[in-house]
Amino acid sequence: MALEARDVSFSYGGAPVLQGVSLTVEPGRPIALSAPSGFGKTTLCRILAGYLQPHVGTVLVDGAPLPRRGPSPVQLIGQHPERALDPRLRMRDSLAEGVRAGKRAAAAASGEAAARQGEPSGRQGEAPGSRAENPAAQPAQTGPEGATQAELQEALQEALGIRREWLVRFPHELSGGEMQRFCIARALLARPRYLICDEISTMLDAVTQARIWNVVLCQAQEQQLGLVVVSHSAPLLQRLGAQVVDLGQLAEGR
Ligand SMILES: Nc1ncnc2c1ncn2[C@@H]1O[C@H](COP(=O)(O)OP(=O)(O)OP(=O)(O)O)[C@@H](O)[C@H]1O
Repeated sequence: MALEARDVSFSYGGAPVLQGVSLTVEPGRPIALSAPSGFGKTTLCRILAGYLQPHVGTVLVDGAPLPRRGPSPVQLIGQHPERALDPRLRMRDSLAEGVRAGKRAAAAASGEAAARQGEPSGRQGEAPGSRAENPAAQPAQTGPEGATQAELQEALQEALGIRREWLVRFPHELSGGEMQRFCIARALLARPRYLICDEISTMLDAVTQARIWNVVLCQAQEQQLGLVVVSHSAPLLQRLGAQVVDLGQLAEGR
């Protein structure tokens, strides 16, 4: 089980930003990407999450390419929540995207497990409403630690301090820190296997930073997520027990 970048190179059109970068992320072994500004940390995060395609090299999730469709097992939380949220959606609808993705991810996981055991997959022939007709085929409703999507959403809202009145607002009616809490909740509701946190707390005050990192770390541990963190906070990286990977040294030719 690993998220791997193999010999990845990338350029935005000019000089290469990444050259020959290889990296392996394993569940339970957090990695912190370190490099000076402009060395390609965000670019690598976006490649690992499938938002950008490497010009050379591959990204593999548990041995297979990232799925082109459906919920991604790699969720990226970035430093600009306003770019990650659809301005036309109320916040409750943005969260619902995560809830739906998580249900589909759990359904796919249960299908894989059933296939490994030689059982018919609960996903076969699945159509809207089919789960209601066949409650036995409902593993999609729960995650690895057994919480339903509704329970997880409630727990995340509580832990992240998401107020009920925010749910009916649009992104532009929230502060950056408030929006970021929704991005974190949405990513975790999608039941990823790997979580990439790219400077997610830079715009937050110290109390809120501590709060959201408690949530992220607790979920990462409970769900045995592989974690990649970009942060300039030495205390945070120490708390994570993260292996610090120097992107400057990983990249050839720097
Ligand atoms: N969309 C883009 N088009 C062209 N160049 C880009 C684009 N995005 C980033 N770059 C350039 O790619 C390089 C790497 O950017 P990236 O954001 O990955 O660096 P970073 O290490 O995350 O920086 P920082 O620590 O400042 O966030 C920079 O030189 C940047 O100017």
